[in-house]
Amino acid sequence: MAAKIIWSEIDEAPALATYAFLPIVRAFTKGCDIEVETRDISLSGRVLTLFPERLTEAQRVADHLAELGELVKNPEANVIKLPNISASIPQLQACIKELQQQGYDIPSYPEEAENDEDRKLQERFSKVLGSAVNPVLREGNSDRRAAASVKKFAQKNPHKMMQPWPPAGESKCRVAFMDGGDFYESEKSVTMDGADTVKIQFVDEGGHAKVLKELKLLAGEVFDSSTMNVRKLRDFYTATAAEAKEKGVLLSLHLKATMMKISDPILFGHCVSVYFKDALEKHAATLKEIGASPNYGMGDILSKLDKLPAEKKAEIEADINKCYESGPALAIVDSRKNITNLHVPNDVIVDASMPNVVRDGGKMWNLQDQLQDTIAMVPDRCYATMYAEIIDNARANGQFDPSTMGSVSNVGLMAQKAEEYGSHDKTFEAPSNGTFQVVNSAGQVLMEQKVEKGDVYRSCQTKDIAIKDWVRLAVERCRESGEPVVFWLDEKRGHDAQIIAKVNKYLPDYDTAGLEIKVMAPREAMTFSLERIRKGLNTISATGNVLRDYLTDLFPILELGTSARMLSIVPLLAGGGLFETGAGGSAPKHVQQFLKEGHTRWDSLGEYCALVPSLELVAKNFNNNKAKVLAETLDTAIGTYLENQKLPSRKVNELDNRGSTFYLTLYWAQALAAQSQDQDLKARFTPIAKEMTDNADKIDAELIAAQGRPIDIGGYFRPDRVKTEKEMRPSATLNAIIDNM
Ligand SMILES: NC(=O)C1=CN([C@@H]2O[C@H](COP(=O)(O)OP(=O)(O)OC[C@H]3O[C@@H](n4cnc5c(N)ncnc54)[C@H](OP(=O)(O)O)[C@@H]3O)[C@@H](O)[C@H]2O)C=CC1
Ligand SMILES: O=C(O)CCC(=O)C(=O)O
Ligand SMILES: [Mg+2]
Repeated sequence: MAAKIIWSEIDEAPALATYAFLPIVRAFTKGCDIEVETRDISLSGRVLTLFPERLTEAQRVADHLAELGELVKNPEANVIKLPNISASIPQLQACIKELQQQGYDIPSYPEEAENDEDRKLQERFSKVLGSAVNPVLREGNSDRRAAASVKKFAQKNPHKMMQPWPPAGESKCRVAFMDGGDFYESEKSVTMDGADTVKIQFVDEGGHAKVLKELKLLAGEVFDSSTMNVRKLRDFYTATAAEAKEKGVLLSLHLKATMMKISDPILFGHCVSVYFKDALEKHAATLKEIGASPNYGMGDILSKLDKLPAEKKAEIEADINKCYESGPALAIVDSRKNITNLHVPNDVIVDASMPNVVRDGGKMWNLQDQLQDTIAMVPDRCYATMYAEIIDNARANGQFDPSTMGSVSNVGLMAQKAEEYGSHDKTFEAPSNGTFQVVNSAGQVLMEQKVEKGDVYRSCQTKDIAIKDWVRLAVERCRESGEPVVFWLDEKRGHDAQIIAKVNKYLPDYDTAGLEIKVMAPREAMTFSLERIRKGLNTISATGNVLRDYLTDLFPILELGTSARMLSIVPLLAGGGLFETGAGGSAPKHVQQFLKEGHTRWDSLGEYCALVPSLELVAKNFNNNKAKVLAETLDTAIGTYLENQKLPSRKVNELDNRGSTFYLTLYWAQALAAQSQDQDLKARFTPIAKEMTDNADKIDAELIAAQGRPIDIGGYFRPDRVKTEKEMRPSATLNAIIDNM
């Protein structure tokens, strides 16, 4: 039986890169009993699956995400998962607009639900909002690290993006966080003795209870409840803004509005409404009329002003501008377009933005296009303190050195929508003052949270089987690497205290003799890891789902220049494998550059690296020796690719993604020709390697010649396949070799 590898079709830069690399993967695996199939999980594809009844037969798209969601629960799953857009509302609207222009009869997103029909539509769209793909596919925990060859390469060829930190103690950068009223302080957590159905209800001050959610919990499952007091949150924003103004530094806000799609847009909106308080309060009635909400960012408010008569618009704009003058300078995303940190909720995503603050010497960009010290607001203490620690460490000891620094790899607890990243359907904004309660089937109140109107309530679930597997994986990595493993858990946090008990319960199930295994609160774990990093020593972090996300961008960006170079393996609980490519996102800026000047700076190393364990899984599960040889030679090719420095350049008319992929292909063919484990493959690839080697200069030149002009691919969210393929495969010489294989 042929093995099947599923390659996910996604968005933006990695989607472009797929056009160049996938035909090569298909050609190389031909005749090896491996089928490579694609499934469309792009944002546009997911939007189209929502409205089959409004589309023609030819326009309809099958629900590939649902299909893959089932597949990952089966042992034969072998999925290569590239990063996709986790859409904010402005991104979703832009995607819908494009689809409408392309002739798809998709309804617009109703921002304000005025009737039941709107509410139904909103609910339908909510399936594709925010991080809607990863939680469905991640039926396993995560093992993210740099492959040994990649780390070695990074130390030998340190990336040049690190900016020095000012002399010890001189930087005014700091991480600001709340000192009370946050999720950290309020969190309560229970472990279920047995399976039960619980409900989350809200009881108002008059004693009226309303059930918001009913859930079936499993025995051993950890269930949490916590709240964010928005009055204290707003006080925190106000005080921190005043501090930034007084110190003359930038103010920045770091949240994860994509993955925390319900809570973080609200937290973001409060910041917008605090910063622009004078203008937004003065014009509250008008803004409400035109449907402008701070939760979508200042960009949305400004664009909605177009609905107003010119005079009114100008008046509100002038009042908004006064807020910039009286407030602290904001961190800027794009100075040419005056796009600040508060423009759209998904522009500054904490996992990618905070590492850049460390990398850039405690600074972010200001309106004058210069780097300037920033006060970085990460409101909730569950995760802020570890960022505070790395900032404090760099302020005191200077920048990290990628040529000598040790690594921090990660074993992340993420299976089955673990923790906060699965909490969207259990997150609520308090309708009035009152109490949220978690009540079991016997009517007993397990946990309760007193709240004020507008506070954000959140419950999280973590399944026992996921925790047990995570402990196993951490022990396994510890043994295989010989490096110490630190469980980043804080006994003072409700949830973490339950997890610590589980770690202590499950560790004795495994052979831990001679292994260094520690449990430390995030701040202390950071101190411990940084001390080792500066000595060139490696450490494994075993963390929950959020820290997994944060740390697997933070350390790779410092160590390797980008988290795209990470190996990201998800051994699925059912036995299959999900191989994520890199740990970063889909880099929208890269598409813009491609459209403007025909250069794609996306680095596909993550894709190359992910294909190795995917082929290894085929080899193991199907006893397929050819797959084993393909994996080994690809691994060798990646080594050569790094040694010869064939990574894409950031500048036009230099090697880009397409050229990089060509060189990887060349080295892979050469390695297949050079091996003698499989004579068929040797015979097949010897002439191919020769042809590619002989024509390498010509191919390289053809790929460079394709750059340096604007590109039209007929769409951003759903580009035209024929046009994109033509642009991403511009070398006739290379295409002839690949297509004849
Ligand atoms: N697994 C997933 O599905 C993930 C999806 N996302 C989604 O991706 C989008 C963008 O998120 P954002 O937080 O900006 O993160 P990105 O990781 O896309 O971007 C941060 C920066 O990292 C650099 N970078 C990332 N990947 C690569 C690569 N392969 N090659 C070269 N450089 C790279 C780029 O730097 P430079 O511009 O300097 O070249 C980029 O601007 C969002 O829609 C987000 O939801 C985000 C994280 C993971
Ligand atoms: O699903 C997402 O939106 C992002 C995922 C992510 O950032 C990660 O897993 O590192
Ligand atoms: Mg991430």
